[in-house]
Amino acid sequence: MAGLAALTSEASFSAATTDATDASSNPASFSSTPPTTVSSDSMSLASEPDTLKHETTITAAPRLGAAITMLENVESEQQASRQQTPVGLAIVVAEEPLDSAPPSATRARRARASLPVYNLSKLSGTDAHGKRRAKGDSVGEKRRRTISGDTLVNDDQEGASGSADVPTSANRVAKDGGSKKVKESSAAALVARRATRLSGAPPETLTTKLSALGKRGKKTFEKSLSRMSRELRRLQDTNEFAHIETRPVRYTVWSNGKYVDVDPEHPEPVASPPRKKARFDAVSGAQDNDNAEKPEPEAPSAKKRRVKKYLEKGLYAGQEAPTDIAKGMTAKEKKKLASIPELLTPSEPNKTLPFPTYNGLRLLLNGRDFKLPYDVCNPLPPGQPKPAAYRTMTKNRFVGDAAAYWKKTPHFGDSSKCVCKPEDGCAEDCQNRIMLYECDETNCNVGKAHCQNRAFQTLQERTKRGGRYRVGVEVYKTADRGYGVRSNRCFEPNQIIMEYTGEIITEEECERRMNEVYKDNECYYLMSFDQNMIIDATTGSIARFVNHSCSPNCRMIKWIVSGQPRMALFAGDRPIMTGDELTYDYNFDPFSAKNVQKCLCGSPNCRGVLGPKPKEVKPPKPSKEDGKGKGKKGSVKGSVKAGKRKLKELLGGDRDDNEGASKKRKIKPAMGAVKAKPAKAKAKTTTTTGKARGAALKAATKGAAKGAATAIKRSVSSASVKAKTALSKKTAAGYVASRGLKQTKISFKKTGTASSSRSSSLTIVAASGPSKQTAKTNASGTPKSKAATPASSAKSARTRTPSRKVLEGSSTPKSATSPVVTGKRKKSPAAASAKVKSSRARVVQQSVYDFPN
Ligand SMILES: C[S@@+](CC[C@H](N)C(=O)[O-])C[C@H]1O[C@@H](n2cnc3c(N)ncnc32)[C@H](O)[C@@H]1O
Repeated sequence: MAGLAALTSEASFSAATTDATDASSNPASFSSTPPTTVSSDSMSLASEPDTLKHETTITAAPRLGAAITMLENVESEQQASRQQTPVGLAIVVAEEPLDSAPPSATRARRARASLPVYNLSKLSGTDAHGKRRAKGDSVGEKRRRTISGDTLVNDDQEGASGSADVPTSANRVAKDGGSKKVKESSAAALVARRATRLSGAPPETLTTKLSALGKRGKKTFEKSLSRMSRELRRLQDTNEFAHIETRPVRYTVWSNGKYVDVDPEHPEPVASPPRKKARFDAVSGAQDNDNAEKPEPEAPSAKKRRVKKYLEKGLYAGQEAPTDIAKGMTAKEKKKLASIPELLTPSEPNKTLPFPTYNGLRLLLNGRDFKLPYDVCNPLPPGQPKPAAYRTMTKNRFVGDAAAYWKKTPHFGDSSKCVCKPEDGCAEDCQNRIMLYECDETNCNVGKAHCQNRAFQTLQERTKRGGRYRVGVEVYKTADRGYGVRSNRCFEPNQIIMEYTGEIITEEECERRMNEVYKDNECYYLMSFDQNMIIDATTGSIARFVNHSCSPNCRMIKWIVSGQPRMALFAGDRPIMTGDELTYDYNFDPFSAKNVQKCLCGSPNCRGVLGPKPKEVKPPKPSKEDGKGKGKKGSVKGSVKAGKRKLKELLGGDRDDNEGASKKRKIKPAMGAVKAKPAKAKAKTTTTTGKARGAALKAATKGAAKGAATAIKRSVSSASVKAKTALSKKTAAGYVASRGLKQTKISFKKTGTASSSRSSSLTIVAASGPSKQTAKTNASGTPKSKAATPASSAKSARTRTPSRKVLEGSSTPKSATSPVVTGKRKKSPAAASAKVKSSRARVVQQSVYDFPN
């Protein structure tokens, strides 16, 4: 604008002076530097005769508006000849209706302000450097054009009409003499030429956008243009810059199972390029049949729909039915097959889905219920109510004298090796397993890779990383028994589930805690453990929440792991499915009917109370008259005698078993008289029969005598201790029932992983109170001693303090409850059973009386 003002004043000045042609008369020309101002530029332009003429005309023009028009025409012509022209200028010139433009000074100044100063590239000679290309767009061609409606049309179309012939906007302005016409023609050109989108709506061009702008908007636009980088300015008249799509639009449609390009102008799908092979065939064919007669091109036949193929027969289709279907069967199977004629003579062999190698027949004969595999994982929904926070402990911790106490026990540090072979894999015959010793590096003969007797290690590995499935159990709220534990996964029979951990304390400490610390507690989590010690799981693992059931699915068993006693919950003989509540038999033995708790396990054979199992009735012993028919038993008896002799030798002569054992153990003497039970202890010792003893003796002969001897010694000592403890109960005035090794027994029976039972001795004590049920449980793995029978318990309880209740029970593995023939048991089974029944009945009767509603 200032330039325009300068120009007009300059023109006036030129007009005023008569020597207007004299360049030297221009004050700006005094400077030796090239002129850079508009005025100087105007002066330089004025050096050309035509321009001068124009300027003279301008000067003479009566109206300023007319003068501006003229100037703009000149500018337009100059722009057409320049390579780099500020775009805004041309737009302003083209769009501004000159007729209607008021001849205001502002308007004129603005027009002048956008005047170019110099065409630097021309002056510097770089304009001849050739065309630039940007993304295939010929920039050079268009660089001369200004942005107007014309420049924003399709290149191709423009090219077709001849770019040279296309008039620039400036020219048109000059020719038409008015922007109105230019606008019209631009609009017409837009409608006529632009067909970029199928929508038909002409894209909004820069020109139309700008024309819609007000004064201020245009100013802003011009400003932003001036700020634009030079590179961008060079590209600004390209289609790409204006976002104009010049390539034809193609649509892709899903047709006949694949995407096909569709040309909007030719709606038929564009034929995809022929496949490589087809092309190759076509080429080779063409070469071969070069001279041959060209066949008529076949009309493209409609594509055939592929027909899906289905298997008509099973995986084992084609197998011939065996001529003799009973071939390979055992005699028993054959017999059974004979009894099912429909299986024997199948009417027609099933050829559609025959059983794999006809094994189905066997399945049919033997029969098997459908079972899901154990590893089917179906985690339970989260958000189970959890018990109030309590301190957990994943490892046992000896407290006080307990550690020293344990170290005194004979099995501490016992590291005799098993005699298994790798192919045996420490299975059920493994000495360690039989004695409930876990194998480790020190006592295993086969090594970790083959050993199967490492339950606690497996458990540790499984639960190390955490996670619901790996841990496999969760505490949940039962409907009527407080909290309980249920499985979060499936467990195989006899698989280890979780460890019962807590603080291992002595009896004295237990008593102190009950009197001082837990006296107001509703539930105590105390389990009789080993060597008169107790696991207090008040701080411990969640195994403490496992409830009692008269038909339990688990067992609580104590093992010696790396020389330490550890208690764990194992699955029973049946698999455990996800969501099953885990239970074991507390086997409470109530010392007082008042203390009996009602059992809510809900099993069909529920005993009604958290009381002890009824004593199992042993099968009658074969009488001596039946001696002829002794068979195996006779030989077993003989071997027992031989074993006993051997044992005595190993133990060191003719010394009394119990005496020797008790001396060796050096355990804390149980309270009360111990004398009365040697007979029973001996009887227990005689249970070390059959296979295990054989194994022990075998081991002895093989050089592993130490381990076997230890095992047998332990059984003897435990039996003696049991006797002692049983007796001690009678005299114990307190509430702690018999504990410790009372329940420890070794039953050398081949019954799988839990064949032997160093079963737990459980003591769960509930504080007594006016309204609270309290209970103390002692679970043991062996048949009760006389003192532990319900009847005797009830009897003895009468002498006890009424404020405490003591229950004794056992979580004995099934095998552990196998009959132990004692010298005392001479009653007939019926009589024995009657006695058990009557004693139970008494307990139940009394306890019903005591149950709160
Ligand atoms: C070691 S706790 C078991 C966890 C307990 N349910 C809890 O919420 O903390 C033993 C106590 O649970 C209850 N209990 C366990 N099994 C039971 C059963 N079958 N019937 C009734 N009560 C049972 C008894 O109150 C028992 O004294």
